Amino acid sequence: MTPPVKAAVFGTGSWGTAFGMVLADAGCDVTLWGRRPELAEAVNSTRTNPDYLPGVELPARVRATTDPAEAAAGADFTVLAVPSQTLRGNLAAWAPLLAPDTVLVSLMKGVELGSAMRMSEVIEDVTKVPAERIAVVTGPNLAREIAARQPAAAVVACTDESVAQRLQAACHTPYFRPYTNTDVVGCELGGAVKNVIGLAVGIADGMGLGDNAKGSLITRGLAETTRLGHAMGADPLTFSGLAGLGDLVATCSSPLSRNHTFGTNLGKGMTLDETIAVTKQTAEGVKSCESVLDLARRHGVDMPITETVVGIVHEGTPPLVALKELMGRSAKAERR
Ligand SMILES: NC(=O)C1=CN([C@@H]2O[C@H](COP(=O)(O)OP(=O)(O)OC[C@H]3O[C@@H](n4cnc5c(N)ncnc54)[C@H](O)[C@@H]3O)[C@@H](O)[C@H]2O)C=CC1
Ligand SMILES: O=C(CO)COP(=O)(O)O
Repeated sequence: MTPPVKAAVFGTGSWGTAFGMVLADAGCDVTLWGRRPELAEAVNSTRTNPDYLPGVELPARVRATTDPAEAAAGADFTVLAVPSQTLRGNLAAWAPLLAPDTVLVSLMKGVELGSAMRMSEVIEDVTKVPAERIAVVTGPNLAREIAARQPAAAVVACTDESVAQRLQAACHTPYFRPYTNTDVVGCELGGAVKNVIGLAVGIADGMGLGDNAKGSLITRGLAETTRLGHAMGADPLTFSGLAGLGDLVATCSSPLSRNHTFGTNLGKGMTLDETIAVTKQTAEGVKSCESVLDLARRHGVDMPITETVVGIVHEGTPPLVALKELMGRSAKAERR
């Protein structure tokens, strides 16, 4: 009998824990790594993660540790689920502990500030593991819904399709349906930019704008994401798939989305500091809007919605002023 696939999940927040459940339900033995001993202890003794997924019973195959070496040992898949801006520092400490042929899997939807690197690029840069052993899981996967075992589809992307297929098998359950894709650039960009568009839609909702505004922001947001992706060598069709449109629709419609909620609070008139104070979890778009705009400028791509979000979040532009500027841009043909 072949032994169960072993997975380490670094990050015991909402998505790390929920994806750990998916892996366990698919038959993997899962070790979660977390910083805080009391949380690891709670996972092991109560089979719950009271801080991030209260009330959800974790499968018996999920356990937790604060020892990164223990988590990493012998892992077929090493899953990374910490906030994007903390990845480089954390991974530098974990890199020497990684199992020799492990596949590194990013669950993160951000772009690094300063370097403008996607998370798979940061992983390659820090660990020197080749791109063919680095995969990404993305798509419309709100952690709370997955933890309730509500149905969702997802994308597992890797430049080596056979690696994507192995990961697909390791996380396929009756409620979680992963599709493979080899367009890692497109899949990662879709996940990171949808957070920025989610902020924009949240701001619009908070301002009391209607569903026409929402539909317009989602569609034009997807257009600017696709423009950036095309300039960076992604397949434009990726953006009409789960990593693009799928995730955008889920994020922009759901009160469970932290980015959407963050934007809504800003749109209602809360200051950035007030909004940060009431946000308990990672809203990647808040920082990544700046690195996405950085990427856009490096590639000479116009991203007006992203620019508007940066203006509101980081430059103190009042939402009403930003709206007027966005609507007042010069007239264009839709596809240019
Ligand atoms: N929650 C969701 O529905 C989904 C989240 N994601 C992505 O997954 C990534 C992780 O997000 P969540 O788990 O939702 O965030 P979270 O805020 O629920 O949890 C973050 C985890 O990282 C830990 N952490 C925070 N700062 C750290 C540091 N400096 N070093 C080490 N650990 C640190 C926290 O203690 C916590 O365990 C993000 O990139 C997010 O965009 C992707 C899909 C769905
Ligand atoms: O990525 C997500 C859903 O796919 C989660 O979105 P938030 O990070 O905005 O909560």
